[in-house]
Amino acid sequence: MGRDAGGRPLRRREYDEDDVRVRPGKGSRPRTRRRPAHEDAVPAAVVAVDRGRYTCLVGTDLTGHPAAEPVAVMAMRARELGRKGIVVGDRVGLVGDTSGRADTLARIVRVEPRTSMLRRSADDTDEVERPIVANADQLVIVTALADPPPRPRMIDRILVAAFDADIEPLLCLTKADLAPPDAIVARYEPLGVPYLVVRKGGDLSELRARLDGRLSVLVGHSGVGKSTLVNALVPDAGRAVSQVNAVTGRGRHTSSSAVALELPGGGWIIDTPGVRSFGLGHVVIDNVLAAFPDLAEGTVNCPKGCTHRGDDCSLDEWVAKGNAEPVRLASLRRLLASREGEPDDAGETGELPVEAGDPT
Ligand SMILES: Nc1nc2c(ncn2[C@@H]2O[C@H](COP(=O)(O)OP(=O)(O)OP(=O)(O)O)[C@@H](O)[C@H]2O)c(=O)[nH]1
Ligand SMILES: [Zn+2]
Repeated sequence: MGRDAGGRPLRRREYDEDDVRVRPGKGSRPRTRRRPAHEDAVPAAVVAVDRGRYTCLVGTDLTGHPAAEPVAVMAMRARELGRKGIVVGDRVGLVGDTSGRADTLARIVRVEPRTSMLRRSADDTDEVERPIVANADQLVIVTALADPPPRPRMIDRILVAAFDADIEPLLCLTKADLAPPDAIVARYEPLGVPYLVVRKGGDLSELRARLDGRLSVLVGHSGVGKSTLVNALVPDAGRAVSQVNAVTGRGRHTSSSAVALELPGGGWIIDTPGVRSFGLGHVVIDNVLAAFPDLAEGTVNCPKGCTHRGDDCSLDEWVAKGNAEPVRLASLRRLLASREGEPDDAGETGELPVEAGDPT
């Protein structure tokens, strides 16, 4: 568990372990003479990715408010980048034609060090991580209060991904006109997860304040009202996305790619239409546990190497004594079981038994 393709254990803040691998070479020439760095490379930020083509904005690093309208430039990766992945949010260096004129193509020759990397795996048993978004400093978990009902186990999962990526979570509860937020707030407020409640056509000033000046990535299941939110936050979101499409020249925007959009008041959001699941096979168990702070503390008396699933796990007693809610332990154990390859097919009712802590 929790090792990368090279067999090294994964750790937080190891954002660049997929860095350019230096080819062994034939030994004919000493590696003292380095390829000159592209000192003339133009700084840009990746705002969309579509089948090997990167839409980059010159004139912004996706923080703050750009002085002038950024220029969208289509780029491909330079061969010298090797296998290094480039994702939305990456800050890059461009060479070649960076005019942004139609039918021009620049080259990405450099990817700047990342401050964070949100990742997931295809499923929980897959340890190969897939980078989703770079450099985000906030992960907005968009959850409807009803229609569809909240899925706390999914929220727990995304909280693990946020912790592992070192990105601050924000629970954004939508459709407040349909159901009260009390149950879900009661579950996450004690954990210190920041949250806010919104509704269609309602006041978004609190959310705007939270997004101001930051690079936030929005995740959420289909139907939770994420598009409604994005359109309210970025009034010309549709136009911005179609501009990206115009640059790619590929007609349509693939729904699987994330897109970075600037907020009128400052700050950027990255919408992730394709992120429907959050495999956590790449996350080391300590980071899974750390995202369950109410339970992590209760593992100190566990036997060495405890899987936290067996009879000898001290978490049962921890919960029985009223230190944490049974639903939380159930959620953790389902997640751990899924990582061991057990099917997670029991579904999720969406019910939130707030007073579930009836310890026996
Ligand atoms: N009652 C109510 N309905 C809402 C609210 N926000 C969004 N909706 C509705 O919920 C439905 C889904 O909203 P979308 O914004 O398309 O949801 P989404 O999360 O983007 O879903 P996908 O487009 O499938 O990814 C639409 O019919 C919206 O009109 C809200 O606050 N209250
Ligand atoms: Zn244990």
